[in-house]
Amino acid sequence: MRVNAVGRAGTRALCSRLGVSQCTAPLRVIQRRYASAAVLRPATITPSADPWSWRARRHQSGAAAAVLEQATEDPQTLAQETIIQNLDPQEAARLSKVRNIGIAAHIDSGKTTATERVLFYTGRIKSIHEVRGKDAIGAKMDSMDLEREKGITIQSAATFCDWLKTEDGKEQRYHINLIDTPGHIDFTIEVERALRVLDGAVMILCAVSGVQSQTITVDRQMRRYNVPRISFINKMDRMGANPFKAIEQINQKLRLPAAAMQVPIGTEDEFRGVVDLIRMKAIYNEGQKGEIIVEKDEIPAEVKSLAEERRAKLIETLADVDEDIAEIFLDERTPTPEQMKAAVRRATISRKFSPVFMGSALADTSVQPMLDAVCDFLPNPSEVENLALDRSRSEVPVKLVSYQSLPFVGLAFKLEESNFGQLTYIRVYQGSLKKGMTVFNARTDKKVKVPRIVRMHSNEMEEVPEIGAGEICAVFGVDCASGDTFTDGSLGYTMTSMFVPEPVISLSIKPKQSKDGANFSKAMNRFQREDPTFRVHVDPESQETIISGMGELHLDIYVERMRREYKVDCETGQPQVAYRETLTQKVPFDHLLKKQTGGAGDYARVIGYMEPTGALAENSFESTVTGGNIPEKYIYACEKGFNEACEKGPLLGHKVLGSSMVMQDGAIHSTDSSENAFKIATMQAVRKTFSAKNGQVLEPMMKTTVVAPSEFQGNVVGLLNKRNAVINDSEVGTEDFTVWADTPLSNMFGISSHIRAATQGKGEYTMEFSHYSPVLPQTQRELMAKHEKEMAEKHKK
Ligand SMILES: Nc1nc2c(ncn2[C@@H]2O[C@H](COP(=O)(O)OP(=O)(O)OP(=O)(O)O)[C@@H](O)[C@H]2O)c(=O)[nH]1
Repeated sequence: MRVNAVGRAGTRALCSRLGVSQCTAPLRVIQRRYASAAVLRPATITPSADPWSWRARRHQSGAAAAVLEQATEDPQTLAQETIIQNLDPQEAARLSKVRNIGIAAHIDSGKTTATERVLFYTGRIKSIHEVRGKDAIGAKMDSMDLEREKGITIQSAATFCDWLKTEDGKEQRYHINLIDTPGHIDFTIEVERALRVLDGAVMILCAVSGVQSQTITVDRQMRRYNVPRISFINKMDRMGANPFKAIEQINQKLRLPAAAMQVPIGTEDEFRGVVDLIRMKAIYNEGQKGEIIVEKDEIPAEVKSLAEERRAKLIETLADVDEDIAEIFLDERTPTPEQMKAAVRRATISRKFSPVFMGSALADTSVQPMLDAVCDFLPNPSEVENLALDRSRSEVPVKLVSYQSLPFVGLAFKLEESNFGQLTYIRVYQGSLKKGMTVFNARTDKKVKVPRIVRMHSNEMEEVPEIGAGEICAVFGVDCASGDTFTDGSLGYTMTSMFVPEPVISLSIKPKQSKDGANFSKAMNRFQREDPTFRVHVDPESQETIISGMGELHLDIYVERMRREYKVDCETGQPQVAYRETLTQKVPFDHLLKKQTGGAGDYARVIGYMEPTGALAENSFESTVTGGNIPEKYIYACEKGFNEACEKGPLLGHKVLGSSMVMQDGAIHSTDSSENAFKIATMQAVRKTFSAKNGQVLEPMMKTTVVAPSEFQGNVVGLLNKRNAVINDSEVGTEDFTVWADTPLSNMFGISSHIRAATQGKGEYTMEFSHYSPVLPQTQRELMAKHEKEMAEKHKK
């Protein structure tokens, strides 16, 4: 029996077969209780597809599961486990009140606006300033001028605050480290690195738009780093707000069990509070900025039945994901508020469920209950499993424990250049970091003294002498790269870094005035160090500086920052697509390099074959040469030649993907053979093998989503068709329509202004790398002819 195919009717049938008296229980609950494994397997939740699947898989899943299993059996981990179980009560109490959280969502859902309220209600800022507000000051977390002008977040910003929460009549102080992340896909690395080090997240959704394209990306990122989340449906004051549709979409589109923890009191501009479904109390905001929370036992008559219905739905959803509630449910009892709260916490931390809260950040309504939920339902640092690899014991995985007296282990997850030098953001996983302490970089094995430790509050900082286990801080004067692990030197631990997507777009750039050369290089170095998705290289043939990144906006922002922050005006070339090259079939080669120019000559013969690896992944080189026909040192030279040739492919000079070379035989000359000769011979063999017949140019396909008012549907679809888009799906809502398409990146340059023009500025689009796809034969011929012409011109010069 397929669980997913069976609905309520199936539940009823199953109940009668099992002899369960009343069929109110969800199917999975009954199955879990009565199942014989073969027939009644609970439904599994499949994560959404990942566009960088091969990379992500290597980074995660199977490997992670194996690592976890190994770690569980490791003696050192077992010792650490004992520490967790016998955690010093004081230390346990400290940790139980720490939350490291991120706010992530689709563009413009209100992350920064909500964070501004969080900072205000926790007393971190004295007044509220809006994103694109009339006072022209801008929100605290958007500290960069460009962010304030454009009204978008470009860099994630960290802050911290203390939230006083009333528990059993007593005030409890929670310390929250919070990172506000950008919504635009071009700055996705900021979300990636924040989620790598955070223990929990608030996923914000717009009450009108629900799950949007970037929500799906953020969902994938949260799954990649196993981050538990609560959901917050913002913009409840907007016309057409429908939180229950958004909840349905979390369940359906993200395949994440979710249920409302609140129902709204009043709709759209009448929205004035929420009913807490666990305690069945009405919560209102009063005061000029909603700073006073008023709780009432009386639930307004017009929402009473909705509240009861949604409470029942919450219990039913919890019964699906939590054993204790399932038992209570089957016994036809009603769980107590305490039992419900405990179940929501368990299910959220184990990532089986996301509790959904709602409010309006802009209208200062119902943000505080979301803060309470962060403390109630997201894990503290000791409840999150973090692993390191012990290099001193063949990379055995060990669990890290957020325990102050253990040796220090931290991960540098973000670098930023400041007026006082390089600022490195560190998540302390174990032990503590003290000012003046010497730490070891696991990658470089160098030790470095930590002269200053600060806690960041957007662009301001507060100096501290020490930072405890499980917290986030920034340090000055520590030279390192993003993703480096630091220890106190007594442990050989290293941690896995975050996932860095490959850039898809590049353009040539140079300063307009040659006197700006020094500042130009300085800026390039800085941006590259700070942002692993921004790459810079000099083309060896044209000597042009080429910058690559995640999209047009990404590169535009850096060109603009160069002008503002370094006073360098730049000239840029046309954006270029980062094509890839691959082989279509197995091709044998037998190539001889023989040059006699007087004196020592060059001689190398290489024999073997090249073939596609089957996946558009990394290239591979293998040697099966026997009998010393090519000596070992020349084989290394061949491998080097192969790798170099793959860096600059034979067809267009773009990287080669998914190709393997097997060297089977060869020949040497007693005096004329050299490492260089074998390297060059191999490079020539690659070039020969990649003839137009055997080589295939690949182009990046972009997953594109356009949302616009329904009256512009024809315009948008026409525009996409003109750009050779493959339309995968579309949905017409009450006011807006959404279209999902795969589009070749080469046809999408300048699309933002065209979409604006086609929708009177009301349409919005997102574009994200999806996969590589072969270009049409005619396009390949044109691209190769253009490349040949450019090469010929360069050589003439
Ligand atoms: N009506 C309404 N508008 C809101 C609400 N919250 C935010 N906004 C508006 O939505 C726009 C985007 O808000 P931001 O806070 O910048 O959104 P964001 O998610 O941080 O944006 P990015 O980081 O650039 O993706 C601004 O114009 C806000 O004033 C809300 O609760 N109701």
